[in-house]
Amino acid sequence: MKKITIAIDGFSSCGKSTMAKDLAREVGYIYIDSGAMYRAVTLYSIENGIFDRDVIDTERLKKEIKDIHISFRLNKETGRPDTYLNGVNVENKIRSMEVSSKVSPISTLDFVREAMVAQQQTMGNEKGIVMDGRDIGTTVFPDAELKIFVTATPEIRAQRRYDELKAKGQEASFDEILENVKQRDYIDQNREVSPLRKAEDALLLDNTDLSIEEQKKWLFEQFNKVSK
Ligand SMILES: Nc1ncnc2c1ncn2[C@@H]1O[C@H](COP(=O)(O)OP(=O)(O)O)[C@@H](O)[C@H]1O
Ligand SMILES: Nc1ccn([C@@H]2O[C@H](COP(=O)(O)OP(=O)(O)O)[C@@H](O)[C@H]2O)c(=O)n1
Repeated sequence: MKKITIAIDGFSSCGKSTMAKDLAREVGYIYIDSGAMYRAVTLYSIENGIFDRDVIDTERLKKEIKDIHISFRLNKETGRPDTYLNGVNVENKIRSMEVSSKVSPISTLDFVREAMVAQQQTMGNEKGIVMDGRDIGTTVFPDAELKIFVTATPEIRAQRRYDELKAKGQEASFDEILENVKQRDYIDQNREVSPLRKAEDALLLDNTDLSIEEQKKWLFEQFNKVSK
């Protein structure tokens, strides 16, 4: 079977990484969570005083972006990749509400996107990769053989994220999560560089009424059609 490139884009918290990880594991592909990379840049900015409340010191971040090294290593316990920022495991920290509230403004910056896209393209240069994000089918891998664009209602997405945080024992407010989901969708769709949009040749999946199992089955069917 030939190796292909799979791009999964869409709105926040709709299940992109869940289905991307499952597919990658079953077919033996690399999985890359591109959102985790933007989250890691955001965490670096918070921890290194690049934010003054909500204002970003873009000149400093521009100088320091070359010192921000992001990598993924398999966590043997979960069987999934954890995100590392300059050698430190930040998988839990990057999922906090503080990072969620600051990541979309960081992701509008052209020099941040350039640096991330270059790394993502290097990761995918041998194909056999599933990457999820916002601009994978449009900018990172415009020639991907399989492109999926996922959506679901904001309320369902907020509920899924709320349940996830609660299950991890983290404090969470449904209203705050819903507001964050809507705000990020707005910023992601309206930024100048690589805004979130469906690539013309992407398949649309609205998973509002689909279970994890059902969407997994659907994705496998699409994979099998294309990778033959
Ligand atoms: N179809 C689904 N039905 C219910 N919950 C789902 C579904 N798909 C994903 N989830 C759950 O929703 C949460 C967000 O999914 P995730 O894959 O992290 O979304 P994304 O990568 O799009 O932000 C996770 O807790 C996941 O287990
Ligand atoms: N390819 C990507 C991936 C994420 N992002 C940004 O990073 C944020 C976090 O992405 P994510 O995939 O972790 O978001 P969730 O939907 O998982 O909450 C998004 O809201 C975007 O602002 C991006 O701009 N481009």
